[in-house]
Amino acid sequence: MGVHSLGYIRLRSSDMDAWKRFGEDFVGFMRVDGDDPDSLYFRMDHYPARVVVTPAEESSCTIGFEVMNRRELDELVRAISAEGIEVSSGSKDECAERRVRGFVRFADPGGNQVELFYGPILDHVPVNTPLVSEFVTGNMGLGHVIVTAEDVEKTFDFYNRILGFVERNTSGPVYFMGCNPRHHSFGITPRPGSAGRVVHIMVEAATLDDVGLALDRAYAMELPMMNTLGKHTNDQMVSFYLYSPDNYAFEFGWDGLQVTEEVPTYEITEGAMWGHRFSPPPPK
Ligand SMILES: Cc1ccc(O)c(O)c1CC[C@@H]1C(=O)CC[C@]2(C)C(=O)CC[C@@H]12
Ligand SMILES: [Fe+2]
Repeated sequence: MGVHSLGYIRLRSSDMDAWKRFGEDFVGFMRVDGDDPDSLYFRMDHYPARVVVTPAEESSCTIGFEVMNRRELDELVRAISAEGIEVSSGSKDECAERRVRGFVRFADPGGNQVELFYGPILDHVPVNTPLVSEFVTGNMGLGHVIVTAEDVEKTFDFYNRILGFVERNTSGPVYFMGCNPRHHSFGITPRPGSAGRVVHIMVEAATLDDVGLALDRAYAMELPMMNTLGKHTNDQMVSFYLYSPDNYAFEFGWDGLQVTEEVPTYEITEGAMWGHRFSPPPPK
């Protein structure tokens, strides 16, 4: 029992035009229609939209984890509720808008908004992503997210003991956690004194050329670079990071390690074997 994968992310942003350009013209998502005419719905594969962006004054993110089925969702709801966390079910209309059979929502111990869903209503129209040969998703979900928490240990314990995430590695206070062969689908980094927020989203493409072409698009579109091309020490991914339209990190990668046999957790002392040189955000 436990979370199967990172199924979707629901972003709220005050800059919809920037996200339309970023999602379609840089990342290469397939934009599709959705129930809310004001939101952006981005497909990556045979799943319904895995990234949905909705207009809002404040930027925020809700993380949607997929679970296997209704029974496992019910078991997780019991376990989460027993931790004293309030869990509520999505309405029929909300399920329809997400194109899932059912979901629940709660705030994790770090204050991050989380949804657990089951039964995605698949879209059999072949996904069309002409800028990217293929996104690596499948049974590994859309990619990974790193969130903040004031009490990282308490939040880690919740994801590990209750939601079933495996500790794959640490980097100082940062935990990198997995729930399927993707090395990490989730990470927690400390941020004292603030409610949880997403600091980093990663999507993975199928070829090195996809990364190179995305890099070319980033330069051609004059998108702000956060970390130059580099290779991670933990999941061996070759990737670069941009500042998203809401200024958190958006990582575009290739060749992430797939964990086929669990190994003991370990501490990394460098984030990159090479590259990933940081640049501060451009002046507003
Ligand atoms: C060190 C590392 C290994 C694998 C990854 O996929 C990966 O994104 C990273 C960098 C993670 C890094 C972090 O741990 C704290 C929050 C950071 C600095 C960001 O906001 C971007 C990269 C994030
Ligand atoms: Fe990452």
